[in-house]
Amino acid sequence: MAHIELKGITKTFGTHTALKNLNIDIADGEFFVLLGQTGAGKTTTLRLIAGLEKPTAGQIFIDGHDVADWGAAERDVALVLQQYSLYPRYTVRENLEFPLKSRIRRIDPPEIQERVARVAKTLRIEHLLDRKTDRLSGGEMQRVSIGRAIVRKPRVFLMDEPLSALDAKLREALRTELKNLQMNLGATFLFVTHDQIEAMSMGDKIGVLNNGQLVQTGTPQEIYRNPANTFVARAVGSPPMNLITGTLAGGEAVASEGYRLPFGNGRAIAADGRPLTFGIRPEDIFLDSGAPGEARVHDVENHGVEKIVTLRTGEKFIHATVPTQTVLRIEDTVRFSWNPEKVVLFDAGSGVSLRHAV
Ligand SMILES: Nc1ncnc2c1ncn2[C@@H]1O[C@H](COP(=O)(O)OP(=O)(O)OP(=O)(O)O)[C@@H](O)[C@H]1O
Repeated sequence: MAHIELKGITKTFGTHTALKNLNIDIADGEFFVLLGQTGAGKTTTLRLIAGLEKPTAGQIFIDGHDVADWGAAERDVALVLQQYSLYPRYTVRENLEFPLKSRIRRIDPPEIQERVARVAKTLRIEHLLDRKTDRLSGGEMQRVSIGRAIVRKPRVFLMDEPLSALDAKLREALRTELKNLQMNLGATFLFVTHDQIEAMSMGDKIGVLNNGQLVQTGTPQEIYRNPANTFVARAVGSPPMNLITGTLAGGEAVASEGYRLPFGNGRAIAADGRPLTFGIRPEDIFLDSGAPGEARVHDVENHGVEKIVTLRTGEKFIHATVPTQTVLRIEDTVRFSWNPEKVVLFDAGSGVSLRHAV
C-alpha cells in the first residue's frame, strides 16, 4: 500500500491550464475523494499519478519516491474507469486472469487460480466466472473491472467515476461495497467524482477541485460544517447551504431583505458593519410562529423522513428541512429563525470564510 503526495503540480495543455499548483497528501490506506465539476481536472490528476501524463511543474511522490522517471508499469497503480475496459469475447475468468499472466509477473498458475477465486468471492461474481463479459449487466461489468484491478494487488487504486454509468440503486450498493473492499484491503484509494453524495458517503477525506485548483481538503464533516468558501458551501449538501447576504449590527444579523436574526451567543465578532454572506444549512433553519424572519412558502418536497421547504423572502429563496408532520401550504406565510451557533460567515466580496481567511 502507499502514501501519495502531489507537490505543486501544474499541468497545461497548450495555453489551457488544467491544474494549478495542486498539493495533495493521501495517507497510506486512506480513501481520498476528489470532488469537482466537469473539466475541473479530476481525470488529469489521475492520469498524472498513473504515469500517463507528465506534469508541467511539480512533483509526485509514491511512498516518498519521486516518480518522475517511473513508467506507468513501475508505479504499480490500478486505474478503474467509468467505461468498463473488458475484453468482450473473453469470459469473466479470462478477464480476471489476464493481468496476472503477463510474462513480467511470472505468477504460478495455481496462485492465479487462487487469486481469481478470492477476488470473485469478494465481489460476489463467482457465479459469472464462465460467462462472456458481453453478456453481463452494467453493474456486473463494473464489478469485473474492479476485480481486474484488485487481482493484481496494486499499491494504489485510482478510480475515475467508476459508478457514474450505473443506475441509482446499483450505485448505492456498489458504493458500500467499494468502501468495505477498501477497508478490507487496507488499500490507498483516490476516487474522483462530480457527485457530492458519493464524496460525502465514501471519503475519509475530500478534496474539492474547482477550475484546476484545490479549494479545500478535509473530512466530509469539516467540509460540510466549515466550507472554506461559498463555492464549497454550494458544492456540498443537498439542498446546498443557504447563503444570505447582509451585515452584523448590534449582535444581530441583518439580511439584505430586511429581516434580523439572532447572532453572537458569545462568538467573537470582529465583522460588524462589513458586508457578509451568512451560510446556514437547511437543517439549522427552523420555523416557529414567534421567530423574527418572515417568508412565504414557495415549495414543499416530502422526502419521507423529512420535508424540504423552500421559503421566499423578497427575491431570495431559503431551504429548510422540517419534520414530515409539519403542515405547510404553498403561499402560507411562516416565521423562521436559525441556529446562530451554526452560521458560517463569509466575506461577501471574496466568498472566503472568515474562519479560513488569513
Ligand atoms: N489531452 C488534452 N488536451 C487538451 N486539453 C485537455 C486534455 N486533457 C484534458 N484537457 C482539458 O483539461 C481540463 C481538465 O480535464 P479533465 O479531464 O481532467 O477534467 P475532469 O474534471 O476529469 O472532467 P470530467 O468530469 O468531464 O471528466 C478540461 O478543460 C479539458 O478539456
